[in-house]
This record gives sequence, structure tokens and C-alpha cells, in this order.
Amino acid sequence: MSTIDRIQRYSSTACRPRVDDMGMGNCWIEGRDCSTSNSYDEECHDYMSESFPWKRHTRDKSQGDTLGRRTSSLGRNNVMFGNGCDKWYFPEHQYNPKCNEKDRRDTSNKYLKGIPKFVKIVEVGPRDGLQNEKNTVPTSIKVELIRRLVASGLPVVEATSFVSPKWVPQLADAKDVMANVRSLEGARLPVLTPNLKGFEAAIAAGAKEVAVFASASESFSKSNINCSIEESLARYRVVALRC
Ligand SMILES: CC(C)(COP(=O)([O-])OP(=O)([O-])OC[C@H]1O[C@@H](n2cnc3c(N)ncnc32)[C@H](O)[C@@H]1OP(=O)([O-])[O-])[C@@H](O)C(=O)NCCC(=O)NCCSC(=O)C[C@@](C)(O)CC(=O)[O-]
Repeated sequence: MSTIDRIQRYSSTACRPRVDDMGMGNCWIEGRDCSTSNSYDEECHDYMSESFPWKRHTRDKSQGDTLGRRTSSLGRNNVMFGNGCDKWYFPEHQYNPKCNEKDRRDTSNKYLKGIPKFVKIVEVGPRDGLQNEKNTVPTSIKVELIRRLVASGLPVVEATSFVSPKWVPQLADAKDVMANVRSLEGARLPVLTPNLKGFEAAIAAGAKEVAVFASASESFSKSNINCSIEESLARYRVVALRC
């Protein structure tokens, strides 16, 4: 299954990921329903209705509550499943001596099975950080920031995005930024591309790696890239094929 297909299965219409998608047993998804994500949608509503929807929202109390609920729901799930070793996981995270070594190993295997072999961490400051700046940062400063981030040893630095300058004027100089960093060695420098137009411009500017971005909710998708989730996945399919 392609990445785009997998994302599509997670779209809001699907609501709950399927067990085989999670590859982690039922532990994470069982016992959760749409209500959690809907309530999160509501909490996000104010944030999304801002004129610049991509502005990073602070990790405020409402989000903390959501995370808290998720944690407690996780605790319930572990108990609910009644696997031999689930009793190992008390809500208070206490150790249960009745659980033997084999049970513990089985449980670890069950929960860790689907965890990826590696995690890629991408520094997104030059793109995600600077797109939120009230004043546009001069190109030379952006370039210097990218140079220093690379020099500090970061292996992947998202350099900029090739999006509409009407939507994100702060990054209207994407082409010039790329011209100055394209030959930097020691790091990969992906750029965001929301559509084929952005992709073509990115390649012409010397980008060797691009990233697409989709939303988990219809309202965020609309505010961020002015289309539905379905439409965005169709766009990304075209970009992925062209890649
Ligand atoms: C997606 C579009 C372009 C659709 O924008 P649209 O207005 O629906 O697109 P359109 O196809 O109707 O085109 C409108 C105009 O934009 C131009 N255009 C069209 N595409 C491009 C392009 N690639 N580059 C430059 N120009 C472009 C196009 O040529 C046209 O120009 P006009 O004829 O009016 O002069 C627009 O909505 C957009 O640029 N949105 C910005 C999205 C964005 O950058 N969001 C921030 C990144 S995501 C993010 O930060 C969220 C998150 C969660 O990841 C944050 C985090 O990491 O925490």
C-alpha cells in the first residue's frame, strides 16, 4: 500500500484506523471513538479560523486536557483487554510482581512490534518557524540560519516552502533561499510543496527533496491549503508520481 493510500485510510471519513494499519495490536485504538477527535476539532476551531491557519498554536490547557484524556483512555484500554500481562499496567504504573518474565516479554513484543526501526527528526525552523514571523525575515538571515543549523550537525533541515506568496508572504523568497543553500553539504534540505506548481518550482530552484503536507480534519485542510482532504491527497499523488 502506498503512503498516500495509507493516509487516505486514516482520513476523517475512516475515523478510526484499522487494527492492521496500526500494526500494534488493539491497544491504542480499541475503546476510542470519533468523540475524542471531534472534541479536539472543536478545541482547534478557534485556532483554525485565524487568517493564517498554519500559525503554530501554543500547547495550551485545552490541548493538555486532550492529551490527558488520551492517556487515561490508554490506561483503560490496557485493563480492558485482559491480556495475561495487562495487569502489569496499573493506572498508577505500578509494577505487579505476579506478572512473570515471559508475560512481560510477550507484552513488550505485543506493544513494540509496530514501532518503526528508526525515527527521522526534521528541523523545520527555517520554514515552519519563519512563516509565523510577523515581519518577513531577510533572505540573507534565512540562509545564515540554515547554514548554522546544518553546521550544528542536524541531518535534515526543512529549508523553505514553495507555496503561494499570497498565502505565505514570509516565504516568497523560496527560490532565492534555495539558490543560496542548494550546494550546502552535510544535510538534506527538503522543502514543502503543496501542489505540482510548487513541486516544479522547487525542482527548478535546485531542491533534491520535497515534502507534502495533509491535514487530519476537513476544516484545517480547507483553511491551510484551500481544498478538502480528498483533493489534497489527489494533488499529492500527482506530486509523488512526478517525484
Ligand atoms: C495550496 C495553495 C497554493 C492553494 O491556493 P489556492 O488559492 O487554492 O490555489 P490556486 O490553484 O487557485 O492558485 C491561486 C494562486 O496561487 C498560485 N499558486 C498556486 N500554487 C502555488 C505554488 N505552489 N507556489 C506559488 N504560487 C502558487 C496560482 O498560480 C494562483 O496565482 P494567481 O493566478 O492568483 O496569480 C495555497 O493554499 C497555499 O499556498 N497555502 C499555504 C499552505 C502553507 O504553506 N501552509 C503552511 C505549511 S503547513 C503547516 O505549517 C501546518 C503544520 C501543521 O504542518 C504546522 C506544523 O508543522 O506544526
